[in-house]
Amino acid sequence: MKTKIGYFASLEQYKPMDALTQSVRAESVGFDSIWVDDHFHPWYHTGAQSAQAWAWMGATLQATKRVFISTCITCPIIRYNPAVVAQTFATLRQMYPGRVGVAVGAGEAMNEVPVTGQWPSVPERQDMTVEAVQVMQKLWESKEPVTFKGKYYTLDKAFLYTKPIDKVPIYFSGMGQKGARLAGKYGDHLMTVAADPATLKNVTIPQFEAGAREAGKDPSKMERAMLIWYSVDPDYEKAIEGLRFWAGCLVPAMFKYKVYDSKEVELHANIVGHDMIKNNYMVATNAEDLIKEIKRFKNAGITHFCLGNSSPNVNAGIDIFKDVIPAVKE
Ligand SMILES: C[C@H](OP(=O)(O)OC[C@@H](O)[C@@H](O)[C@@H](O)CN1c2cc(O)ccc2Cc2c1[nH]c(=O)[nH]c2=O)C(=O)N[C@@H](CCC(=O)N[C@@H](CCC(=O)O)C(=O)O)C(=O)O
Ligand SMILES: CCCCCC(=O)CC
Repeated sequence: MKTKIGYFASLEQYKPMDALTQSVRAESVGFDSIWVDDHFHPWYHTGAQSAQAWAWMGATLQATKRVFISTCITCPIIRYNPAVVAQTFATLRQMYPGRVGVAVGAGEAMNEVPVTGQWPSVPERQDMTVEAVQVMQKLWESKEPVTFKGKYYTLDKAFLYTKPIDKVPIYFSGMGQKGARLAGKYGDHLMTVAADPATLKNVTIPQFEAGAREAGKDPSKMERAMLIWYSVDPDYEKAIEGLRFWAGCLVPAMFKYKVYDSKEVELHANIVGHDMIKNNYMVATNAEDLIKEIKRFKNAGITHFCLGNSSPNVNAGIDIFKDVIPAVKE
């Protein structure tokens, strides 16, 4: 499978019009795809944004000509009703056939709790995600109104009048072992986040492949996409500090406990040390560093990269990929 290089245009970190401008630039540099976070509250407070991902996707699909665009990721189970998620992505895929995808996952407290007060356990949210995907697929595919009574969702003669022209690919997020297995079983492709390459190679991807085989699918035809942030600057220490915005994602407590106040996340993010940042994200002073890092994950089995640009000079962080993309696609 050919390696694809995607640009993660963060609506938590950048104003929506700036993220759109970055995406147009990324397309011209040669990126294959654009990915966008789907958040209500952001992973940092100071200077943060949090625009609505689907509204942004419509504008960015129109402003670009070629790139595939997907969320990374949408949680279709609590603040969103999965039927409305299906309607949204059917609309976009009819308008831009071949160019629209959706990634799904079991959610984060910061996006669900502030607007619903609800935060079920991980296993329940995973179960809800599986059912939500079934609801979405039924609505996309059915030529008749759909009546469905699931454990979590109900459809009563629901019919999508605006259908996608071609199939909307679902990237299913699996960060843990069970999540990865569900991704193989119920998704079209894997979405995950950066982890130790050995864990990706020996745990996450094998679980994903096992899930795919359980469902009778050929895993070699399914992408393994991964979100990772990078920062490039000639000054190495400055490049590390560029990633401070995303340091909260490195604090396990943010996932274990119901943390949904961005100011609280920022307090934790600000005490994460440089070692932890450089061990988990891609810190580079030049194109060669980035090429080496991407190859490390490519060797672990990742086929589609969603690269979040947190470089001090954002445009330089895009333009450097003129040199990186040809080298990592070899
Ligand atoms: C928590 C893990 O669950 P998993 O289903 O594998 O992954 C969850 C993620 O997919 C979501 O949180 C996802 O919504 C996060 N996310 C995101 C994910 C991604 O791959 C790329 C980009 C994004 C960006 C993004 C996200 N979410 C959004 O809403 N918006 C976004 O833009 C996990 O670890 N699962 C384990 C099981 C863990 C478990 O059950 N733990 C128990 C406790 C166990 C113990 O303490 O002993 C529990 O918490 O109850 C697994 O094996 O699946
Ligand atoms: C470990 C990182 C999980 C993804 C966090 C996120 O929501 C990024 C947009």
